Parts: sequence; structure tokens; C-alpha cells
Amino acid sequence: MLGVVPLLMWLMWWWNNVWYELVTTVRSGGTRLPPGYMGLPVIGELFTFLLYFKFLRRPEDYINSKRIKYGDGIGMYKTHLFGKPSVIVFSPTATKFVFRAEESFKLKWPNVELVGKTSLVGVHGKKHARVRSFVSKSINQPEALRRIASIVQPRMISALASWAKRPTITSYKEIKKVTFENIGMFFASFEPGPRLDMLSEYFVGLLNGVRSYPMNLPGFAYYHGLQCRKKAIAILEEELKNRKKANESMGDLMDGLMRLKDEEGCQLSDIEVLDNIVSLLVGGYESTTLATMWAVYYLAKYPKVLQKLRDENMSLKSSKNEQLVTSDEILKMKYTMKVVEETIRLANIAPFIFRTATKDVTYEGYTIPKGWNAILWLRYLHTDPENFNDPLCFNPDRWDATMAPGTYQVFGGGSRICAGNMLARLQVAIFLYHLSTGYKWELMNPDAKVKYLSNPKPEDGAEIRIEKL
Ligand code: HEM
Repeated sequence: MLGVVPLLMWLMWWWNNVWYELVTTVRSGGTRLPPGYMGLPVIGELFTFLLYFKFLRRPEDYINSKRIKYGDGIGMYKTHLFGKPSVIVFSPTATKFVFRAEESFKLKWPNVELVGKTSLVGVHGKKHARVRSFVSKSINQPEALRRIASIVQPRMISALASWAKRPTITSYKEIKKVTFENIGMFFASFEPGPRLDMLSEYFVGLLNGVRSYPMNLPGFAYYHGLQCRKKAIAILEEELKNRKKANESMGDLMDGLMRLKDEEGCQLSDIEVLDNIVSLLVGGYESTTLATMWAVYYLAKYPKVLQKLRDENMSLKSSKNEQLVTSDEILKMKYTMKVVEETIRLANIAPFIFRTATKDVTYEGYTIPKGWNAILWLRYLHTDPENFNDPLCFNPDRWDATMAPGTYQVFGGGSRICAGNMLARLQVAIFLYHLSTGYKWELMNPDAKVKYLSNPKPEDGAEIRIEKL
């Protein structure tokens, strides 16, 4: 009887490994799965993942421990994580392989109906290329960036002035408010006020729904997310209808998406316009907030870097008669842009991204079975000492050298590379211009622990005391 317990435990321990290996061998005629451990039945490796990310707070050691056990192999390990059999992709070469094999590894957003089935993240192939060209023109190309640069600055300037009047502020919370106000302005010309506050509330609900189990019953986050989406869409739709009636140009994202024509002269439909505004909000709101917050945090911790950044920005400021900078001026500032790049590398705002294998894929003699997830562990690319020297040090000067191919993928890769990557860089750089030339600040809890889930941030949200220079 006593011998049964260890036997059961042994079976539980190896069940996933044996089962999935067996299924793959039978299905694909003897090919093997990549090395790795698939964890316990149903939950897979969730506890090990949580151990490193939540309890030990040493996220890199999750992959390091696998490297020690299984070697580097093909840059992929099999696992069972987030409810699905998966391969973790952690080397630059393997990551590039997945990005390039777009037909074999498809982007599949969870609960995509919340973001919008006709949005950029909900469409594929030719449809995706078409929508993407609209979105790119509206937010990520020089003309759009020039317009957005002038729209975002007044709110940044007034927020900074108001923060300096308070004893301390929580950077994350305050930057989030400014980011949303700016998004409201350049997405749909919404001024701060009750309408924008309601939108902000609906977006919180919508985002929680995207991350939740799809249970469409009252009381569940998914159900609430759907309700929030309906209300957010209603607000945006009313605005869109009013604009059509008035037929006037506002020069914002909604306007751009409504008016642009593709090569065949076709425009986006109303629902495509609305879905894409939602998807850009989902993509841009939290990510820009976190990038800006981490820049504030790192600069407080690295005073020499701050001094060099301040010198560069001061010299631009002294050459100008007006308060606002242009996107052309900002993007030419070499040191500032290195600070931005280094912030985004080290912050690892999108630690991993997901693809689903649409067929059995063979890579270096191993099989990634159809239906499995490929989890591209971007975070590890940016923190592996083989890719970046002293990777956890905030060192903007590392950007004087060219990075090895495939090692810097903060914005993803392939045709799905972040649609707002230049916009994100620009917003952080503009914020740093006004911050570094007008203010000094310090972290209230420089040793605050960092939370790595769902996105990395200091536990206190980077509380600072900020005052005028
Ligand atoms: C530092 C800030 C940002 C980071 C680190 C970031 C990161 C990423 C990453 C890694 C992807 C690829 C996802 C995948 O392939 O599965 C992505 C896609 C995307 N991002 Fe960003 N992003 C940032 C800012 C923004 C901003 C400001 C916007 C828009 C306002 C935006 C909109 C999008 C959209 C729409 C996609 C989907 C693109 C497509 O499927 O074609 N992102 N982002």
C-alpha cells in the first residue's frame, strides 16, 4: 500500500512528459519534442513559473534553471504553461525562426472580441497588411508624429507643474492619468472631463476582461469586459457619427482612420475605425505609462546618466524661444534616444508574446505540434549576458555599438512588430525633455521590490518627491 503513493506521485510528475511525447511520436512518425519538462497534469509548470516570477522575484532564473538542466539545445524548451502545451523560445535564432514562419505560427489573441475582431490584432494576412498601413500612417509615421508631439506636451507640462506642488506623487498612477488624457486628445480630441473619465473606467474593465477566463456570466471579469466594450464603443461611435454629420476635420487618429484610402481607393468601415481605436488603446495605454515610469525610476537611480541627459536637453532648450519641442528635434537627440532605448530594453514591458502553431512544425530535427503555443520569451533575450554585457545595468552608452541580430526584440518582430513603436519612443523622449530641463526628483523607496506580474513595476509604483530646478 505504501509503495502506491510514491508510484502515483511519480506518475503525476511524469504524466505530461510521457503523454505528449507519446502523442507526438505516434502522430508525426517518430520525431521528438524539444527538451524540457511539462509539469503536472492540467496545471503544467505554473507553480515553477510563479515561484521564480512571484515569490523569488528572479524571473531570469526560470530560464537559467532550464539551461543548466537541458543545455542550450535549439533555443526552445517544451513546457505546459498558461493552460496549454507550449515551447518556450529563448534564443535569438529560434525567435527569428518563429517570427519569420508567420504562416506556421499565428498570433491568436485571447478574447479578441473584446479588442475587436476587425482590429489590427484580430485580422491576418492581406487584411492585416491593409489595416496596418492605415494605422501606421495615423500614428507612427513622421507627419503623424509631428502632430502628436504638439498635442501631448501641454498636458505633460501642466502635470509636471502640479506634481511639484505636492509632497510626493506615485509616478505610475500620475503618468497613467496624463497618458490617458493625451490618448483621449490625439485619438479622438476628447478633452479631460466626465466623458474621458467614463472611457478610462470602461477601458480598465475591458483590459481586465482580455486577461480573464472567457465566462460570459454576470460577476465574471469577461462579462464585465464585454459590457465595458459596448459602452466604450457607444461613446466613440457617437463621436464618429457627429463627425460624419458635421463633415469637419479634427486632425486626430479617428479622423485619420476615417479619411485614409488604400491603393484601391477604399476606406475603413465604421466598425474597423472603432475596433482599431480600441486596439491602439489596448496596445498603447499601459505600455507607454510603464515605459515613462521606468525612465523616471532609472534616471533617479543613475544620476550620471541623468546629468548627461539633462545637459543634452538643456542645450536644445537654450537654443529655442518656445516651450514646446518638435518631434524632429527630439528624435535627433542622440543621448536622449539612447536613454529611451535602454529604458525600454531593461523595463521589459512585454516580457513574452504568444503564437500558436497552425501545423506540426519541424525545427532542427524537433517537432512543435499543431495547436501548441510558442511563447517568445523576449525578456530573456534582453537580460541574457550572452546578448548584453552586464545586462541588468542601466547603461545607455551600450547603444553606441550595434546589437547582435535578434537580441533586441522589445517591440516584437515580423509583420506584427509594434504598430506604435516610434510613437512610444517619442512620448517618452518628450516627457524626459520637460522633466529633465525643469525638475529634479528622488525615489521615496529606492529599494522597493519589483513585481514582475502582470507587467514589471516597483511595488510602490515609483513614488517620488519632485521639485522645480
Ligand atoms: C514601450 C512601449 C511599447 C512596447 C514595449 C510595445 C510592445 C509591443 C510588442 C512586443 C508587440 C508585438 C506583439 C506580438 O507580436 O504578439 C506590440 C504590438 C502592438 N503594439 Fe505595441 N508596444 C508599445 C507601445 C505601443 C503604443 C504606444 C501603441 C499604440 C498607440 C502600440 C500598439 C500596438 C499594436 C496595435 C500592436 C499590434 C500590431 C499588429 O498586430 O500588427 N504599442 N507592441
